[in-house]
Amino acid sequence: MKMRNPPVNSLSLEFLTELLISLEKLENDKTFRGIIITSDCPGIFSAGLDLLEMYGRDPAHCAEYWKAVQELWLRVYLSNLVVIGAINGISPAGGCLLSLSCDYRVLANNPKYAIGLNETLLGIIAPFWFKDVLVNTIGHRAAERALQLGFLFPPSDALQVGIVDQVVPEDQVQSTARSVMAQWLAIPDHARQLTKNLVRKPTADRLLQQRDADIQNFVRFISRDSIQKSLHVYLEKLKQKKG
Ligand SMILES: CC/C=C\CC(=O)SCCNC(=O)CCNC(=O)[C@H](O)C(C)(C)COP(=O)(O)OP(=O)(O)OC[C@H]1O[C@@H](n2cnc3c(N)ncnc32)[C@H](O)[C@@H]1OP(=O)(O)O
Repeated sequence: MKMRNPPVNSLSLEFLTELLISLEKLENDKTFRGIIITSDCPGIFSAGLDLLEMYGRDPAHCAEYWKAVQELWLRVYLSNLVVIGAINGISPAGGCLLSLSCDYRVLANNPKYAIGLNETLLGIIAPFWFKDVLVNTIGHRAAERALQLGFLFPPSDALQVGIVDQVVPEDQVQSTARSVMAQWLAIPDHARQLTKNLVRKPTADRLLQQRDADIQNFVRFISRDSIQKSLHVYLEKLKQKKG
């Protein structure tokens, strides 16, 4: 599955909806056993959640948006398919969450392709389920530092901390992802799927048990004047960077 939402594969509501529909089709088609998620935008896996879906929007829109974000995470995280991330670009925040929700992550070895939950750098907070997935992946202490400092790990550091499973030369990302897929597909589906569920269900359940409250929290948080100001400043910084 090649994500294509130029220029930066931001996860807009429309794009999230497209991804959800595509994933559901693959999930329900019994001829598919696995997917490799990668990007069609050069140098960018995904710029994460679309800031314009959260900035200057009314509460109803923010609620609809957050519901779609939850939906995508649950769909990928609990997928019965083998999901491999072939990460061929930078993946901050929501892009990192998408990567972390895969069963295995292969990152292209390019110092620009940093990965991490950088929410604090935007003046916002990663929700508890983003945090849970990071803690599950790199451990409590490393997650504590990474989250507070908004670390975006370049490939060598990403491998060392365990936020990705493998770093390979850029031209080998897709072939490596395919080899890894073959290895995972050698396991009987039912055994692998039940095991995946066993490991991941408690984390997913924490959100499933309070989805509406999580949406309300998000809407309350994102609607605050101070948070809207932080988003404004960050968006301006992105614009200024262009000169
Ligand atoms: C509560 C939890 C909430 C949030 C979790 C999140 O996911 S928040 C989003 C976090 N994402 C980021 O911090 C990434 C921000 N973007 C960048 O750092 C750079 O854009 C990136 C991805 C490194 C690409 O750099 P490049 O120089 O190639 O492109 P440029 O910065 O000029 O961006 C092109 C246009 O895209 C807009 N844009 C970038 N990221 C986002 C985004 N996440 N949402 C919406 N729009 C985004 C950027 O403003 C540019 O717009 P333009 O109108 O052309 O000026």
